[in-house]
Amino acid sequence: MTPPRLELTGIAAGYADLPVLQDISLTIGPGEFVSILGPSGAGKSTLFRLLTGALKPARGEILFDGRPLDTGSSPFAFMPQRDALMPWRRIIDNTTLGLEVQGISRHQARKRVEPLFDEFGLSGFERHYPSALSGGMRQRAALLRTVVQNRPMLLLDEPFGALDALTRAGMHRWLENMWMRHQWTAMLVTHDVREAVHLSDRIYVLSPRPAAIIEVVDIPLPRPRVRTGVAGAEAARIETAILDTLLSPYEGQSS
Ligand SMILES: Nc1ncnc2c1ncn2[C@@H]1O[C@H](COP(=O)(O)OP(=O)(O)OP(=O)(O)O)[C@@H](O)[C@H]1O
Repeated sequence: MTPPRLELTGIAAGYADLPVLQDISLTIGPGEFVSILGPSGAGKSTLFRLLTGALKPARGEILFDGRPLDTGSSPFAFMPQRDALMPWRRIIDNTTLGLEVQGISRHQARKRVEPLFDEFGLSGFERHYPSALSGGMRQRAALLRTVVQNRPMLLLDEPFGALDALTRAGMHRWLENMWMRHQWTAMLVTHDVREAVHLSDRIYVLSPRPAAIIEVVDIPLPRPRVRTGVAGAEAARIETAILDTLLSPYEGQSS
């Protein structure tokens, strides 16, 4: 049997005397889009720090393709919360950055990214600087820089958190489309319930810190996901149920 791409079992982690994650267990299969949904400060970014090797777990096991995760030769391409585009580099040279870090020459790296500009809605902007791009375009450039590294799995840390609601909704449709076409294995952390329901095959819902998984929600809705008809009504029902779960620890507290 093929093992999951990523499997976390009984993970606990924190900083000094601050416990952040407790008993986190989850799996992500090849080609799955899985979200970790939790309140601000629950420890979503901390989870990514464990995967990228920036932090060691106090307890538990992380397996990748059935073997202990080797953070030295990371299987992950990571997209951070902010696009982290370098303002002094043209868009094309921002998108080659991950490849250049891997030791590929800028010339070769450009050859690899150039054919992808059209698909990422960035055609004609290759030689512009990041300041000339809209928020959505900047995020697409950051995602291009991430996926072109051709690593086995994508880690997306609230990639659309800074965008306005309309741009964000457009990015959800675009990203789902791209994921369906490329069949990436992806893990998203977010506190946006609608985003998680739109994009995910499965959602792990975190409690407030010290975070544990309080619910696992499979999203069996057809793709591409829509906001209309029976499927749209079912998406709205799932969103409301998840929101109730997320808010339950705060019930009885005055706002
Ligand atoms: N390097 C660090 N040293 C000490 N404490 C930290 C460090 N990084 C994060 N924390 C604390 O750990 C907790 C979890 O932080 P983390 O960034 O993982 O949460 P998050 O769920 O990603 O939050 P947000 O949704 O606001 O980005 C917070 O209380 C934070 O202050």
